[in-house]
Amino acid sequence: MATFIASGGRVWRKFVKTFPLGSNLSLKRSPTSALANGRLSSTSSENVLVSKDEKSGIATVRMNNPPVNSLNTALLLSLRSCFEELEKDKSCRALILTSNKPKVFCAGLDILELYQKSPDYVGQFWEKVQDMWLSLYGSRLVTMAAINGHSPAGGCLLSLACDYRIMAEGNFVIGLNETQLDLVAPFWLRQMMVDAIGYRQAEMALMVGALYPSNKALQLGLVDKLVPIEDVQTVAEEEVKNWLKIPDQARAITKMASRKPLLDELRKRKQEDIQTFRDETTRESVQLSIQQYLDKLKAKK
Ligand SMILES: CC/C=C\C/C=C\C/C=C\C=C\CC(=O)SCCNC(=O)CCNC(=O)[C@H](O)C(C)(C)COP(=O)(O)OP(=O)(O)OC[C@H]1O[C@@H](n2cnc3c(N)ncnc32)[C@H](O)[C@@H]1OP(=O)(O)O
Repeated sequence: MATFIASGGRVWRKFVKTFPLGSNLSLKRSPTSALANGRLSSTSSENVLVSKDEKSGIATVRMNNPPVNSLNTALLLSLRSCFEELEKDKSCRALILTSNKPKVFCAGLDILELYQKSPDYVGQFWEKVQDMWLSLYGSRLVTMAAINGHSPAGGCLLSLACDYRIMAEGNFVIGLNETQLDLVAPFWLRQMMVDAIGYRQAEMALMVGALYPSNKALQLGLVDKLVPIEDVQTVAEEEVKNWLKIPDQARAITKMASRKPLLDELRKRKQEDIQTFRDETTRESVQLSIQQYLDKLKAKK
């Protein structure tokens, strides 16, 4: 269903569309955004909320998968569908990725998707991670991560796939802590880390599964800007507008020129990557580590 809503001088396109596994993509107003002056409607089952300002062509994509936006199958499918819809939309020029729940941007992969599942299940799950990443990292749009909270592991993956990262100041962490779960970050994730912070720092960070507080992440270049949490969205919108002063075509071609080798490499090695993930994740010792990690998370309370 697609409707157009004119409000406050801007035209808002609103549609609710059902994606596989019952996840929804809806274009709607975001409650805190300066771009937002459309009508707000919401249902609790929607795991991705999207608002798009037709005039500027800036879309805000809010992950809405309580309690911590862990990337389960449904959220991965919704994110991918959403990125692909926006990619096809000729009037869309930029995408801001953020969390609908401040304080946690994304807790990474849903650990339960990796625990006590069949090799086929985890293989299919991993393919959804790959496909979501291919659509975000390979996007022609300006992509901005508005990291309004913790961003470990898969959260860091999402952030690294964007063109620019703005993070909330304070006691929030970001990084690739895979080794802490006895997992090994795949080559395309490791490469993004190297590209962001350089070989030596990435090598150390990946080996020890480091999670950095936001000020250290800024120092390393893992994020590009730190702002108070309440300003993350506004500053992201301002930053996007600066990027949009550059002609889209030249910017997008330049982006593709630098990202194509890694995109092509994963496309070529997709099945091998899935096989490795299946084998590694279902290994008994890894399952034990995942179980212990889950217990540790629960015991935190
Ligand atoms: C080819 C490659 C081959 C092999 C290699 C394989 C894999 C490597 C590639 C990629 C791997 C990616 C790995 C991941 O992304 S694994 C996920 C890692 N994530 C984390 O370590 C973060 C864990 N969570 C936290 O630290 C915290 O929850 C927080 C800081 C994000 C938020 O803290 P809060 O205090 O706000 O919330 P909590 O009380 O801790 O959590 C609430 C609730 O949610 C549950 N939960 C948290 N995170 C996850 C998660 N990632 N998955 C599932 N569930 C999660 C937590 O247990 C609580 O549940 P209950 O309320 O107790 O039921």
